[in-house]
Amino acid sequence: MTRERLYLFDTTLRDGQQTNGIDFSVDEKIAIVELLERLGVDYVEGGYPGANPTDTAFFSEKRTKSAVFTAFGMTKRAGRSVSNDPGVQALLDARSDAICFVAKAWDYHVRVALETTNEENLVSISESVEAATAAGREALVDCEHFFDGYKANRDYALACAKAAYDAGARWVVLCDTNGGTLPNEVREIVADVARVVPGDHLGIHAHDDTGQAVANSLAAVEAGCRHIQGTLNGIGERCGNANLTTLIPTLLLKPAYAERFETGVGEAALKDVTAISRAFDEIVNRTPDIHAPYVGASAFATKAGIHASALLKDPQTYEHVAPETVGNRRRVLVSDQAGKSNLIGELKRLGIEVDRKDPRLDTLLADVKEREALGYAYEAADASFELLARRRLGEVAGYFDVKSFRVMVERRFNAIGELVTVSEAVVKVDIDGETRMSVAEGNGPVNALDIALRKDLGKYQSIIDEMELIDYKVRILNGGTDAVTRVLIESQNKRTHKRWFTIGVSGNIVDASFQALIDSVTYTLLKAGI
Ligand SMILES: CC(=O)SCCNC(=O)CCNC(=O)[C@H](O)C(C)(C)COP(=O)(O)OP(=O)(O)OC[C@H]1O[C@@H](n2cnc3c(N)ncnc32)[C@H](O)[C@@H]1OP(=O)(O)O
Ligand SMILES: CC(=O)C(=O)O
Repeated sequence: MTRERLYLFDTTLRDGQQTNGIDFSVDEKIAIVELLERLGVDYVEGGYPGANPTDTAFFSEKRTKSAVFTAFGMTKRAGRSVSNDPGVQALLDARSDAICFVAKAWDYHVRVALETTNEENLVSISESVEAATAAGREALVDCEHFFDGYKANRDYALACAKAAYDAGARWVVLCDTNGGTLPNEVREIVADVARVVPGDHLGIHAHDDTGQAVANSLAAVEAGCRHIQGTLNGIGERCGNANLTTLIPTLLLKPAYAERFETGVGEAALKDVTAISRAFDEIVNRTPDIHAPYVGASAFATKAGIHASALLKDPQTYEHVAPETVGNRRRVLVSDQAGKSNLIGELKRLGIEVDRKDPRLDTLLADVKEREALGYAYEAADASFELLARRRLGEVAGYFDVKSFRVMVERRFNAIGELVTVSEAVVKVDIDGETRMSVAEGNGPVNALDIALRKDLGKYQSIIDEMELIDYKVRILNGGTDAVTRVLIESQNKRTHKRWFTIGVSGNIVDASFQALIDSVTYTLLKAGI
């Protein structure tokens, strides 16, 4: 059976740029275009030339190799000709393959926002599209507020869509601009529009204000749309747009879509989707959403013992698709919800084979549960878990022994009379029977301790110098005077960039931090193969 082609239109660089807190530079846009082309989207909407210097500069040259490079902007203003409209002229000057016009499709907006007549708005749509096609560009029209407009005045919304199509628009895109439409409404309305504009010219642009942007996009496809707009990781105005890193795997892996449709994204690119999603987060300096469908670090993480037990027998028991198909990986977490199967799964990943009947497994499981009851959270601290497990299996050497530490925090006037708070730490460590004492000052007590501990570790010093702390998180587990503090430290190897997490729990925040710190140093030595 031949499959119908679905066209993917990425608006990360345009609608995504309307996300609170996101502001791309030209270089960032260039890097993101590379990611999008790796993925294989059909269209890249690069921004709004004429709206700001960055976007104008970005459109000074064509930026895509294979995707249709698209410029976005308004239809001409009422009462002006196209040649007299600076906005439309900026679009025509842009080095793009296509122009996507945003056009009002709700009579209420025409009256209130544009302050013009319904007829004038139709003229703006037609003449803008005609100007783009006359200039040799592919024209698209984003019918803004289409669904709300349809509900208010069906005939006028349809007239806007038809005006765009009749003027030569390749795609007439139905936008759920305020994001309040539900999938059943999308299905009904798209089916009705498809009587006026053929489905292979219809697109969907869904916002996520009810958490339905992906569902609405799929509903639109079912009802006839063959063009879908979305963004990487679902960024976009307010709650975001349809998330392409969710939509693409769904379209390629779920039989209801995969058997009927094909896209420009191949199997190899699908395997790259997790890496692309995370690389994008790096560019925009966001922490990846670990719970994101398909691409999140927890998308294939199993915590419950009953699940882990079945998963180890056959992964399909608790996975809707295989993690490798989207370049993600299976994780079996170790926590107080775990059974022996979780331990075996995680140990296997660490390269440790232990027989299910090995009594050390029971000891380790009891240890984990006891320590979790005290406040440890091993699912978040992979390195501390590995150390605990290897210690129970007798695989961790006694590299060094901390005999004592002392931290002092003093508020005093410095030499030039300023009031300063100074932290000083002293750490005594035994290595091969020899005691070393280091003293250090730091920004705070934990920083001072870290510097003092790692100042002189004798024969291990060169290895320890490769390690650095990159994040430090504190959580108070219960309030009041008997509060317990949990500290999570993220560290990395400066040379290999490999990262790991360690944990410490104590009634004393400095003590909890020191435990996590010692685990991190010990883990560094373990991984160095010493
Ligand atoms: C639903 C969407 O996401 S649409 C995309 C929205 N994105 C953006 O707005 C980001 C970039 N925008 C901008 O930098 C600026 O708004 C600009 C450069 C486009 C325009 O700036 P200004 O000329 O100062 O206008 P301003 O932003 O205040 O108002 C928008 C104007 O466009 C008009 N307009 C809005 N939509 C359309 C349309 N589809 N067709 C024609 N005119 C339109 C409005 O009526 C308003 O006109 P007015 O100035 O006569 O009142
Ligand atoms: C065009 C657009 O971004 C919208 O209508 O939501």
